[in-house]
Parts: sequence; structure tokens; C-alpha cells
Amino acid sequence: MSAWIASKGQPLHGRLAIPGDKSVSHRAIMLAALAEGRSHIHGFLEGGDTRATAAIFQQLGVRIEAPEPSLRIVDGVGLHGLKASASDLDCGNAGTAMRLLSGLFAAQAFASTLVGDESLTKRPMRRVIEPLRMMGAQIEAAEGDVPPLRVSPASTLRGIDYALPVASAQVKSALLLAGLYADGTTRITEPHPTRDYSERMLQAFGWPIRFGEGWAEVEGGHRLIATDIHVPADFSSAAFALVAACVIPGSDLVLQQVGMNPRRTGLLRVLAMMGADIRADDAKGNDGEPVADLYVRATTLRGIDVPVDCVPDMIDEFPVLFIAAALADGITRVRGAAELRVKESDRIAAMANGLRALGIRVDETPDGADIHGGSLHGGVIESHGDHRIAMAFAVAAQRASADVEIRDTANVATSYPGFAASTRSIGFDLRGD
Ligand SMILES: O=C(O)C1=C[C@@H](OP(=O)(O)O)[C@@H](O)[C@H](O)C1
Ligand SMILES: C=C(OP(=O)(O)O)C(=O)O
Repeated sequence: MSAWIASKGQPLHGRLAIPGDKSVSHRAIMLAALAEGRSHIHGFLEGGDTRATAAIFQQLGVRIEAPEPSLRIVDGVGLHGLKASASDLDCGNAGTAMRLLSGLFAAQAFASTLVGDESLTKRPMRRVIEPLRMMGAQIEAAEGDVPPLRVSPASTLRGIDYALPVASAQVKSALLLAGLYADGTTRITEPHPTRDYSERMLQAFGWPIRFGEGWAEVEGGHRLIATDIHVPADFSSAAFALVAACVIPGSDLVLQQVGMNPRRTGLLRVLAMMGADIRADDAKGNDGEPVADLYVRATTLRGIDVPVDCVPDMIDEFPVLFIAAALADGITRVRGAAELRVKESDRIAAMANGLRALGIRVDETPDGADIHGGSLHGGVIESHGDHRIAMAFAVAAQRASADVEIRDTANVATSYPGFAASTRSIGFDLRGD
């Protein structure tokens, strides 16, 4: 089992380029595969999750070439051009792949079985199954509403008007993809707006979608037309070096051209409240997605009550926010974040246990935690195969008084291939791949 040993590194300096956005890369493959014509995807994330999505479409007869790293050329087969596969479709570790594809495959004329790894096989799928069944989909999950998902052809799908019970871009996107094939209108409203990449990308591929803050609406019966996509750098991946540069004294770091979609950058608002020194510059619109260079300098952070309405905008950044909180003065309180318990691991428990192992007091609640700022000693961390837990503790180790062993790190490559080497290049002490 792969592991890292990490400890106090250097102040961070330099300019860091971050790999492509995972959410955008998944969606780019899906829509390019269903479009008519040839699409180029530039800046594609070479991660395990997004490669799993690409491999599934290849298995269903879509030609996808990778002439160079981070480029995919996709020959779309049109909305009705996918071909059945007798083998299972393996989503690996990717909740995004499994949930979005459940919506898409519910609308196909062939049956499919979606499987995942040990972590994905524990994740809740009722949230997509229930509304998709309301649309007429035929989906069966294993006991407990977990994968594998067996999706059978439905005679017809019909549009529904659905209010999401939890803020989830994955559920919204699954329903929109099913809605492309449904009779009538599929309308989704959200309790809090979530990332709108599916909506923006459907528009880029020519689908007449209507959407705004917290709602989206599609009708079936149109076509997707091939286009070229430029994937921005993943804010969630940038978050690790961002927090590291905030908390390692003497750091002065630039993160280059990071995706700045406001539905992703809640961490910037929260770090600003904690006293961080982060400046965005050279902002551009990159094919409709805002990007900017982030200039970060170390400061002393103070504990805050994280506003509950920031939670969906930073849902994947909580592991590293817990590290910022552990190194801040005072107590940081997180609430309204129960979703963290059903990610690749129970991220509240994994972070609380890991921080305790390094000497920090954490009081867990069902939907969050109180993190008491302090100082970190060495110890052993179980990442539970969760990429974001492993990377968060690599950041923590840079402020620990002795070695931190971080176990089970292989899944870091699902979202951030090359994390160890690229963070070493800016000053991390991190031994292992
Ligand atoms: O739609 C997406 O690409 C994602 C949505 C979020 O999940 P939820 O929809 O479960 O909140 C996020 O945690 C995940 O990493 C990616
Ligand atoms: C939750 C995540 O991804 P997914 O749901 O796609 O597994 C994540 O990347 O933090």
C-alpha cells in the first residue's frame, strides 16, 4: 500500500500550475461523446476518475484519442449512437461518473451495469435513483441503495419538476442528462445553488437550456453539436497549496490561472474571514469559465464560525480547511456539512481522527466539528483511500514538529496526479510518490 512520509518543509515559493478541473473534464467527455462531430478537450485532467469516464465511453463505441497528455479528441456518436457493452462499466472511485452516468444510461435503449471501487460501492445512490424513477427510469441498486447500479432500458422518460432535497450538482446533472431524452420539460430547483458546469457546457454544445441561480430547465428532442473545450485548473486541487502557503511562515506563492467559478470558491471567502492574504489577479474568462492567478502570502489565521451558506461552494475543500483551522488561533466551527460523511470517506470522522492523532482537539457533531487551533506533532494518519484526506494531511505535515506518515495515498491520482512532485517543487517535504 502506498504511503507518504512528510514533515516540516521550506517556506513555499514560486509559481504552481494545477491540473485540469475534474468536474469539467468528466462533463466534457460525456457531452463530446454524445455530440455530432469532433470535439477537442484541452486541459483534460489525467486523473483516475476522469480517465474512468473516458474509458466507459470507449467501451460504448466512442472513439477517443489522446495524442498528447491532457488533450482528448472525441468523435461524438450523437445522442442515440452509444452501443451496448456486455461488460460492467467501471466508474472506479468517481461518484461524479456514477451519478451522472446513471441519468444518461437510464435513457439508453440498452442495459448497463455501473460498478465502482470499494469506496464508491459504499456511497448513497438513492438520491439519483428516486428522481430518475419518477422520470420512468428502470434502475436497481444493491441493498442499501449502493452500487452496483443495474440500469435497464425504459420505454419512455418524462420530464419532472424536481426540488433537490440536498444541494448536489451530481444529482442535478444526472437529471439534466436524462432530461435530454425525456418527453416534456425537466425542471430542477436547488436548496442552494451548486456548480453549474453541466448547464454551461450543455449551452456550449448548442442545447437550448435555461438556467439561473439555483434552477435549471431542459426539454428533450434537440441535438448536441461538437465544440472545443478548454478545461480550467481545478480550484479544489489548488486549495492544498493555497492553504499551505497561508500557514507556512514566510511563504509567498502564485497559483496560475485557477478556475474561479463562484460556486467553487467558497474557501476564498472563508480564508479571507480567517485573515488570509490572498489576491486574485489577471482574471480572464476562459470559454465562459473565469480563471485568475492567486497570489498567497502567509499570515496568522484566526478561527471563525464558517457560514453555513458557504458550505456547498467549498464542499470538497473541507479537509484542507480543517488543517487551516487546526493551525489558526482559537476555535473554528463547521456546521451544515453532513454531506461530508458520504464522500470518498466519512470526511468529518477521517479529519477529526487524523487531527487528534497529531495533537489537535476536535469535537465532532453530526454535521460538522469544532476544531481547536493548536500545534501539530508527528503521527500516523489513515487516509482511508480518500485523495483529499491524504493531500490535506500532507499540508498539515509541513507544520508538524516531527514526521507524519500518511497511509493509503494511491487514490491521490484520481484527482491530482503528480501532487507529490509538484508540491515538492514549491518547498514541501513529502517523501513518496
Ligand atoms: O458535480 C460534480 O462534479 C461534483 C459535485 C459535488 O458532489 P455532490 O453533487 O454530491 O455535492 C462534489 O463533491 C464532487 O467532487 C464533484
Ligand atoms: C467528492 C468528490 O468526488 P466524487 O463525488 O466524484 O467521487 C471529490 O473529488 O472530493
